Amino acid sequence: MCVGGAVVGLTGGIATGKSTVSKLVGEAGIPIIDADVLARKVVEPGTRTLKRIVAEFGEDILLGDGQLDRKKLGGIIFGDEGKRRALNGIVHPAVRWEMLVGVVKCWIRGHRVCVLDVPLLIEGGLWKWVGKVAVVSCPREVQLQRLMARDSSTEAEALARLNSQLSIEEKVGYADYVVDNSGEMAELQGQVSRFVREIIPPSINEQGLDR
Ligand SMILES: CC(C)(COP(=O)(O)OP(=O)(O)OC[C@H]1O[C@@H](n2cnc3c(N)ncnc32)[C@H](O)[C@@H]1O)[C@@H](O)C(=O)NCCC(=O)NCCS
Ligand SMILES: Nc1ncnc2c1ncn2[C@@H]1O[C@H](COP(=O)(O)OP(=O)(O)OP(=O)(O)O)[C@@H](O)[C@H]1O
Repeated sequence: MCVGGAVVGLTGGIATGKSTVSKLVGEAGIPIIDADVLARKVVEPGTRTLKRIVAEFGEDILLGDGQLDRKKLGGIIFGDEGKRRALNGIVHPAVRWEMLVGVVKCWIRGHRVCVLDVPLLIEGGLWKWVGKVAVVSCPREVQLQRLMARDSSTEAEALARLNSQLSIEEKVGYADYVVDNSGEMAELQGQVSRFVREIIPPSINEQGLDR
């Protein structure tokens, strides 16, 4: 999947603001491939991935309508590394395949830059396959507060998720760009505008985003 600097991997800790950043990047005309969206698609009823999850975690992991009970599965895997690894081993190959398909589609449509929004870009090793790595960062306390507010979760639930990932400091160590999301939304907009200018190759910048 490595195609020079034109595939940018966007990551960060949970609730640091990756989706918020990728929405703004998308509004600037850059295609976004969102691993969280793909991770939902590959477990839809009838998929091979969902069948493998049921084989691993039991029929009880399904809701009455056959959908994955995401809340229950989250309760099982965040806080149990062995179970989380087992789930990752089932879901991640399917997500990686979908991301590759997404990149090829972008290229076929004539785009020469795209952003992969992948929460576990570093943990899963995908950072080696993208041209550049961008990390959205904010202090841990801000991250925790945003996570609890967004998901209406308790501090214990939020900490279990947060501790399932590498720290932001470690992720920043892999970054070609850091998007600082410690401040207000208005400040983030400025950060994202700079980021977009940096990731658009000069030859494309002169002609507009599409070839
Ligand atoms: C456990 C599941 C069902 C919980 O679903 P839920 O709707 O509550 O959360 P959602 O999928 O929206 O994820 C929210 C955030 O949790 C974090 N997260 C999700 N899965 C993992 C994981 N395996 N390890 C660490 N963090 C994770 C990410 O930061 C993600 O952005 C779901 O997260 C899942 O299927 N995870 C395994 C797939 C995965 O790794 N997805 C992340 C991108 S590939
Ligand atoms: N600068 C900001 N100021 C205030 N709230 C913010 C800011 N940036 C993001 N948020 C809020 O913080 C929460 C987390 O942001 P977001 O969902 O974009 O994070 P994420 O990194 O994509 O999370 P996940 O890893 O779960 O996908 C959201 O409710 C979002 O609206």
